[in-house]
Amino acid sequence: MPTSTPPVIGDEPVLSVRNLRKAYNVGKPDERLAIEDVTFDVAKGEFVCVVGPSGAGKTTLLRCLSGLLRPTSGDVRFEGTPLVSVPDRLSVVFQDYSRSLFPWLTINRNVAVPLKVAGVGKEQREQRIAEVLRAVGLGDVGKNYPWQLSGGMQQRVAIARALAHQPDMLLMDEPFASVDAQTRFDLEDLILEVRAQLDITVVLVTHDIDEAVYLADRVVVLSGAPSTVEEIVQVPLDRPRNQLSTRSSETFGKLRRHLMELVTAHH
Ligand SMILES: Nc1ncnc2c1ncn2[C@@H]1O[C@H](COP(=O)(O)OP(=O)(O)OP(=O)(O)O)[C@@H](O)[C@H]1O
Repeated sequence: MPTSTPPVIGDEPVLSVRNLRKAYNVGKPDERLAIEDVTFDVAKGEFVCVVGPSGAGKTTLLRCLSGLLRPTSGDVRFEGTPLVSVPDRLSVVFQDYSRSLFPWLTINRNVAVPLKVAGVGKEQREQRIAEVLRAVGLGDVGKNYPWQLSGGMQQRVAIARALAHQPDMLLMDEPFASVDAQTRFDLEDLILEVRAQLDITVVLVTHDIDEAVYLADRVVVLSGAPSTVEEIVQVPLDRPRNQLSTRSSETFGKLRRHLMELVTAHH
C-alpha cells in the first residue's frame, strides 16, 4: 500500500507538528497521557484527515493544532510561527453546530461575528456575508435564526462563519457527525468544493474511515491512546471526487481496507 511520503516540496508547510505530547492533569493523581508523540506536516492547499480509534486523542490533537490547548511538550507551528493562541488566519469548525452558533443572533449576525472582531467595515462585511452564504448554498436565510434551520443548514452556517474572514486554514472536528447520512454526503461535497474554490488548507478529524478516504489527500492514522502516528497514508484518488464513482472504485476499497486494518489492530 502507498504509505508516507514527504508532503512538502519547496515551500514551508502551513502547519508543522513536531513530537507533540499532551498530558491532562499533570502532577495530579488522575494524570492522563492522551498524546504520546505525534509528528506530521500539512502543505499549503492540502486536505489532511486524522483518524484513530475512539479515545485516541483526536479532539485533543485538534485543540492543540488550533492553539486552544497548550501541548505538554513538542512544537506546533502555523505558517512558521509557534502557536500561542488561535491565530487570525485559522478557523475551527466543531461537531456541535447547535452550541457553536449564537441562538439569539440572526444568520447574518452570526456570520458577522469574526468580521467584526477583525475590524471589517459595515459595507465590506455585508458583502462578505452574502458571498460566503452563497458559497455554502444558503443564499436567502440571512434574516432567519439558527433554530429555524435544519441541522445540515446550521452546519453550513458554521462553515460560512469559519470562512468569512478568509482564513488560510480550516480545522474541523467531526464536523458532519451530527447530521443524517444524506446531509453528510452533501456537506462532504460542499467542503471539497469550497476547498477547491478558495484554495484553503484543511485538517479534518473523523472517526469515519470512509469519510477520511473520500475527502483527503493524506490520512494520518493515530494509534490507540496514548497516541502516536501509526502511519500516514497517501490517497491517490482523482479529483473532483464523486460519492458514487469514487466510493465504488477499487482504489477506494483497498485504501479503506488498509485503514480499517490499521485502526482496528490498535483498538
Ligand atoms: N479535559 C480533559 N481532562 C482529562 N482527560 C481528558 C480531557 N479531555 C480528554 N481527556 C482524555 O484524553 C484521551 C483522549 O481524548 P479525546 O477526546 O482527545 O479522544 P478522541 O479520539 O477525540 O475520542 P473520541 O473518538 O471518542 O471522540 C481520553 O482518554 C480522554 O479521557
